[in-house]
Amino acid sequence: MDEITFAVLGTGGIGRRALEVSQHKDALTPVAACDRHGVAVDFDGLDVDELLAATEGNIDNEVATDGGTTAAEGGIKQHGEDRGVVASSQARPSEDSIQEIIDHGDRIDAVLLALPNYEHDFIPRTADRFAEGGYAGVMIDVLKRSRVIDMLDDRSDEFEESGITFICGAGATPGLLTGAAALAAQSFVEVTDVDIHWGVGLKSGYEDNRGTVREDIAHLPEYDIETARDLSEAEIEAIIDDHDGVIEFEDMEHADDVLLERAGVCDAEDVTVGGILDVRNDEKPTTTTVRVTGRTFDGETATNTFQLGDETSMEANVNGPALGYLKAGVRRNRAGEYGVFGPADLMPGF
Ligand SMILES: NC(=O)c1ccc[n+]([C@@H]2O[C@H](COP(=O)([O-])OP(=O)(O)OC[C@H]3O[C@@H](n4cnc5c(N)ncnc54)[C@H](O)[C@@H]3O)[C@@H](O)[C@H]2O)c1
Repeated sequence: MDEITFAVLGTGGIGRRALEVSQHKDALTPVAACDRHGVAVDFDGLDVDELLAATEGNIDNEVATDGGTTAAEGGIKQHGEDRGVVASSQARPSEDSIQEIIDHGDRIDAVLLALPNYEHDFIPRTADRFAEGGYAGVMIDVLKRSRVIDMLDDRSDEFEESGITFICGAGATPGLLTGAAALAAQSFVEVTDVDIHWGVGLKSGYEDNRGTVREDIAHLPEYDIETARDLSEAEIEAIIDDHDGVIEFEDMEHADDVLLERAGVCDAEDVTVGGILDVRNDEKPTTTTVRVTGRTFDGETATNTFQLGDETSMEANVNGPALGYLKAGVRRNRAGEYGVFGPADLMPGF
């Protein structure tokens, strides 16, 4: 495959690791990366080691999107004077780092959106900005919420006209596990039930992934993204203490459901997603498992099961698939296929 230039929007817990994992994939050259306060652009390829070293313990994950900062404090693990990507010698401060990347869009094959989801329409609005800015390439996100998929689908015509191939929900869940479910479903002529149950142990990764933990708390019945966004760090610590560091989630609004439905695998209501997050141990509290139950053409009922190795980290399971799907998206884009695709659309179909 020809070389692919790509940008990462959001160098928080996920985006930093995406840059690192890209070093292990063929033909990927990171040329731009930004967070809320800075941007680095180099078409010879970013020096990922320098950027990671400069942002180690220095992530800019202020609780904000483009709608301003919330009541909660942020800037976790700040060591130096410069917070986030501006601490890198390759970066400079920016009032609107996303616009700077849009302005270089003609030289960028793919854009990975590792942005927060504190406002449901933040990622769709960011996509609008790329389309309006004349971008024609791949955009890929790792968002979790089902309702955002519809917002992206509503933009399908706009993306097709612009020459954008948008891959949505392409992290771990949704993403890797959605694709696995679509593959496991191929044994069946009718899929009756998809059950996704994940386990994440986040002790050493906790500081870097506070953004994800906050968004996960929004999935607890007593919270939503607005209330979770406004929690102070102390309130989050108190919630974690109340759960003795182990938080269980049931019936999560994860987009695996709509992504499997739009790929014709099963009805969204037949998909359930739950999981266990342990922020005090690195060992997974449970093995991440996808169970797909269905009926075969010759009348048998069975469950196909897919499991992740317990040693694989959340960062590995989000970023490996995200970059793999990014490359699949570039193949589609170069073949002239535009619009909105989910991870299950890029697997064998029905
Ligand atoms: N699908 C999955 O399996 C999966 C797993 C984990 C995380 N996620 C998702 O990944 C996303 C990122 O998570 P994270 O832990 O890296 O969050 P984070 O808070 O650590 O990082 C977000 C980054 O976005 C940047 N940002 C925010 N607003 C911006 C703006 N207007 N312009 C430029 N940059 C901006 C921040 O500065 C920060 O660098 C979240 O939405 C999370 O839900 C998905």
